Amino acid sequence: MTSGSSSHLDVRMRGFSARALVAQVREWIDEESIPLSGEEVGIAEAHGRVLAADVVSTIDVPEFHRAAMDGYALRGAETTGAGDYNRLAFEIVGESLPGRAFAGRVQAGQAVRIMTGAPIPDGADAVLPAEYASENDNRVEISTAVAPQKHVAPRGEDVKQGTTIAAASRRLRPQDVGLLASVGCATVPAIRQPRVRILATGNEIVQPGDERKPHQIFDANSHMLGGLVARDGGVLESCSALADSREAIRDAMIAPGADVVLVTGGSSVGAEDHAPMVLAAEGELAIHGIAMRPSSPAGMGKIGKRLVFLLPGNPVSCLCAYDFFAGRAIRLLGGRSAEWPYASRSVPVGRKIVSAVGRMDYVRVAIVEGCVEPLAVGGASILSSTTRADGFVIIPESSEGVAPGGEVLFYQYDLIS
Ligand SMILES: Nc1nc2c(c(=O)[nH]1)N[C@H]1C(S)=C(S)[C@@H](COP(=O)(O)OP(=O)(O)OC[C@H]3O[C@@H](n4cnc5c(N)ncnc54)[C@H](O)[C@@H]3O)O[C@H]1N2
Ligand code: MOO
Repeated sequence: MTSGSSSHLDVRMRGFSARALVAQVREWIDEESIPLSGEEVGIAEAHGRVLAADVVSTIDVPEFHRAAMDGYALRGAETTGAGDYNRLAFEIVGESLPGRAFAGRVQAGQAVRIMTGAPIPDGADAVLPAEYASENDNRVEISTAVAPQKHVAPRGEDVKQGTTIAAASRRLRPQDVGLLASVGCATVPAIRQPRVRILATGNEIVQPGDERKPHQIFDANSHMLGGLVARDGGVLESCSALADSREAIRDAMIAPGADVVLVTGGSSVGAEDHAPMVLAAEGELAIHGIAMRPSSPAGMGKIGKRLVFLLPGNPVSCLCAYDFFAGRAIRLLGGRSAEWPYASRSVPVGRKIVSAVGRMDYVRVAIVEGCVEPLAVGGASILSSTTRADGFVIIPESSEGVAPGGEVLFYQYDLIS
């Protein structure tokens, strides 16, 4: 690991003397990626957000005893002995509907027609379901007994005032949002989503739809990164393509407004690879060069509180470096789990996976007849290897690879959704 801005850090046209281990890099990220501050967000925008504080209910839900069945509210004790051969009659004195309560009080021998969700009138303590009643001329005859409290949902049955209904750090599911709404939250305290700036560098890069000069290529990386950032809960602050110019990269790296800057291209040791030196000069280049394949020239550091990730230009390398490092930071800043959002499972290896000791390998694989088959280990410029693959496996630094029959942890690219 490196820090500062002195010239011994300039790896251009020299190469990396030492590469950091993936675990060390992740330690740095975990230390630097403190969840952002909280903000109030409207309940309509709350789904998927991470709570910045506990939410305590200020009300009971329901706030009144309510009917759990359509039928007749009455006094349960008065129904004792009712049956098919002993029908008991009650006088109907009114109606209680959801949102429109019966104003009076149910006296002995009386009943109130009531619908599910309507308030139980004063004086009544049970609901006789409509199936056991027949109504005629403001009288109802019942053919079963109901004990007091039967089919009555008591006040506070769902939520009691003063209980914590969702704790800080919880990522809100749709049903959480429903529960928060049910206690009247118009806004919820959520951790701010990291604002992410994408800078695609390279004189050769043009946008799809734009005209190309000879030997120019379309920008794949920033469009791929846009999707990854959204997946991890970041908000795209801006996305620009920049020439291989030290000044342009510097200006875009330091302009205010972003929590995270992702630079693609120019991360390595070529003469035009300015981003690492700019980062070292403007802040701290904490890591440059990682013992992994692909993504070995990846780097990262910070300018003030802003985290800057240098993602190699080769698209597979860019994807891998994002997933290993930048995505982790974005998830942590937004209060999410550091872990990958990919489903994983243990799968036997069908065809040998070869790896080198001392370096972590990110292997794109297909699942063939229930076994993992490697599609590509190298070939970081072959983005189509990641679209043909079902997912990837990681071969750790300590391993020379995995023989057929060995088990590996398979990470599936497709998210379950
Ligand atoms: N002498 C050395 N040369 C290289 C090393 C090394 O250690 N010593 N590392 C190699 C590895 S590994 C990689 S990965 C690349 C990374 O280089 P850069 O991050 O500097 O990326 P560029 O040179 O700018 O681009 C590499 C490749 O990717 C294409 N590219 C760039 N941006 C995009 C984009 N937005 N969309 C699609 N494709 C993109 C670019 O045209 C190049 O073909 O360095 C090796 N060299
Ligand atoms: O890191 Mo590079 O991506 O191996 O080609």
